[in-house]
Amino acid sequence: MTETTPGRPLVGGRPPAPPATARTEIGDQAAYAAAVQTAVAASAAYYGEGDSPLDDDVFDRLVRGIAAYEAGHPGHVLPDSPTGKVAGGAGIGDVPHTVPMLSLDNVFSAEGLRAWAAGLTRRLGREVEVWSVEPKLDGLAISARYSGGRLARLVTRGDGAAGEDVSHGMGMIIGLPARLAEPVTVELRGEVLMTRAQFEDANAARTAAGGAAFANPRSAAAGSLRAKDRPYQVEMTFFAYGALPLEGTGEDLAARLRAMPHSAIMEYVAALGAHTTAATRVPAVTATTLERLQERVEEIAALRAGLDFGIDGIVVKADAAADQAQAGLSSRAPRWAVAYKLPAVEKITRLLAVEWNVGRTGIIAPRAVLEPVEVEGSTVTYATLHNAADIARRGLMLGDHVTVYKAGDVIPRVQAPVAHLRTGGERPIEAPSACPRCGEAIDVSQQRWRCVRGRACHAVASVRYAVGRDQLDIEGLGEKIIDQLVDTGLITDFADLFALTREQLLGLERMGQTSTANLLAAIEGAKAKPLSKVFCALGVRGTGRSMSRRIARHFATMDAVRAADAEAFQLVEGIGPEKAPVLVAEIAELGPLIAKLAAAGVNMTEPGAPGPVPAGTPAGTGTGTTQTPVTGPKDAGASAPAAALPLEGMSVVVTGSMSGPLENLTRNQVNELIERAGGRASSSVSARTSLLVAGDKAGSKKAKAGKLGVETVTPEEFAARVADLL
Ligand SMILES: NC(=O)c1ccc[n+]([C@@H]2O[C@H](COP(=O)([O-])OP(=O)(O)OC[C@H]3O[C@@H](n4cnc5c(N)ncnc54)[C@H](O)[C@@H]3O)[C@@H](O)[C@H]2O)c1
Ligand SMILES: [Zn+2]
Repeated sequence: MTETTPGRPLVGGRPPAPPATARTEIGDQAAYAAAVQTAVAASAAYYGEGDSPLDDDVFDRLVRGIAAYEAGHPGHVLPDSPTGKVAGGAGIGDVPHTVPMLSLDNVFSAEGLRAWAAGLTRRLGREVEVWSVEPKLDGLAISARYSGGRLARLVTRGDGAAGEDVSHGMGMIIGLPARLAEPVTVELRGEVLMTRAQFEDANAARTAAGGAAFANPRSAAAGSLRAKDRPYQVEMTFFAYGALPLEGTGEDLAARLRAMPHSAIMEYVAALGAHTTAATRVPAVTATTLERLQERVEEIAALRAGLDFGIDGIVVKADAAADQAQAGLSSRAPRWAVAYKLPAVEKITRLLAVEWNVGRTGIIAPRAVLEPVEVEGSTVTYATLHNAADIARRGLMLGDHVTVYKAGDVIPRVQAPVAHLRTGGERPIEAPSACPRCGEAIDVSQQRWRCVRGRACHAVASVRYAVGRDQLDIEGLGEKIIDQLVDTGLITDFADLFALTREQLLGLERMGQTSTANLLAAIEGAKAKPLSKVFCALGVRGTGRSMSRRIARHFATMDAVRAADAEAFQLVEGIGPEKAPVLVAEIAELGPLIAKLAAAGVNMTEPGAPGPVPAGTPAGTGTGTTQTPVTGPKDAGASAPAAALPLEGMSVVVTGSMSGPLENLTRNQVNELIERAGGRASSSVSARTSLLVAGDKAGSKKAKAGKLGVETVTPEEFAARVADLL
């Protein structure tokens, strides 16, 4: 079978991955019959135990292929074809629904959405005045029947006409209260899903009990809800997306539910005490124009990667009850709603090997080597596996089929094995018994394993990092030279660089008089770097460029940094109770290196920083700190001069090319400038952004800032505001 891929662009600025219109090419009746059989079996597994062998992308391509073949051969459509049926005809159950529980038709682009809306307008003979736009939650549909305000019965969607009774699931589902706020008889409809944390917990409990892990949160929710007896507890989450009258519902309420717009029903449901998307980062909103509708679709798509639950699209509904009633239902889906599908973010591929790499701090981290697979437009070959315990918890084996997704849109992660695809040929993943780099012992006392030699194990990596552009920025100190310096024992850490002599450098390969002189000058120059850079060069785990700047600005001197305890660190923006003690321990461990740097004459202060608060001055420390929001700018109250800074407390985003006084600054330098001016540099525009600096060729960020009403200035205007700090 081959793939056809019509060149149809997807909106939202993402590369189509693959295009939602790609389909499996079916050549003849035999291939068609086989495809139908495969799709029906996959659907049965998907809606049953939640263990389909196909990922959604492959399944959807297959069904599109089946539909295309049927369109060309209308006389040969098989009765069990999945097309045109709820759950592909695979749903089961014997509890009849009050009103059918249907699928949703799909669109894949702005154009498709417009065409669908135009079709609905034609059918109604009038424009839809209000649309409701909400996330399409990726779990399974449930009907929750309440009698006199008490949860009485849970029923799955099944084949749309009747579903399975899963009332045994009551009590495991957050957001579906046992009692509503009013003693009403009503049916709530919504999605049961697992948040990422619930999924991790469920899989950990399952593998600990000797079971095989679930492949993804959706199948975990489906499988867990249907399982009647289980030796462990799992937790799921409910989000309502509808309410309707039941037999026994009071006349009054029934009439109201039939007359209220969808958005008002959702408010009522939330008031009754059930979860709705209103409490999430992607709440349902109403829109009165197609432009706003499309814009909201894109907003939700952009927030998707940061959500702690899965969504696979956006649902658009005509809001008014009259519109819904008049549009009616087809046998498979309502005509007044549509799903704007987003590209699949999860793929199935194979785990070929696990590599154990030593990082610059001596951490030994496993990395999955995968059979290359396309995820959201890029090919993924490696994925993060946090640590050995993580591998065990997920129950992964070499050769496993695994589900892979991108976290936060960038780092690919291995989620879970697809246990039912095991052939018996899978092998356990062996953890190393000695450091794979130096052969020394491994400290396994923490979750993240570490070579007992710590940073010294991979000195080359830590020195390379320390001399990088955003740290000490020592030009002329390339990888080959660092390798030689470490190999010959001339340096064991980057502080040793400052003790290097002319003769030592001349003795290295490819080092002449000039390059040696230049390198020595660069090393000398690095001594004057501000504390923020020197601190960053230490490579303290969890502190990159901007965190190092914040720490340097807050404490002003290395002595103050070294004297700080966990509580003191929490006064720095972005450092919470978990990170603070780790920093304290790391900095203590780095004590000898810091002392060596200081002895070499390296600068240990941050120019222009307000300076540490003198001992004995309360200045927001002590019990009062709990009132400071974790994300708020904490330096604000620490000292008087800080309050006078031009960007104090502001979140600033920079986009486009810089001009005027900022022309020659790198983006990192502009960000430093923002932070020196008391602001916080951020890379994306949101409602919390205070200022956008938009240069030439500014694109989507400027448009977004315009929509959100964020103040926007040119680089020149910005330079004028921070002129004193330039
Ligand atoms: N991998 C496989 O083998 C396999 C098999 C069958 C189906 N599938 C996947 O399932 C999808 C089709 O399944 P479907 O028919 O269950 O769902 P659908 O895509 O047709 O959408 C309908 C469902 O969306 C859900 N939903 C989520 N948020 C909603 C909201 N805000 N308002 C209303 N409904 C909301 C409801 O549960 C509803 O039943 C396809 O994308 C397909 O890839 C995969
Ligand atoms: Zn080692």
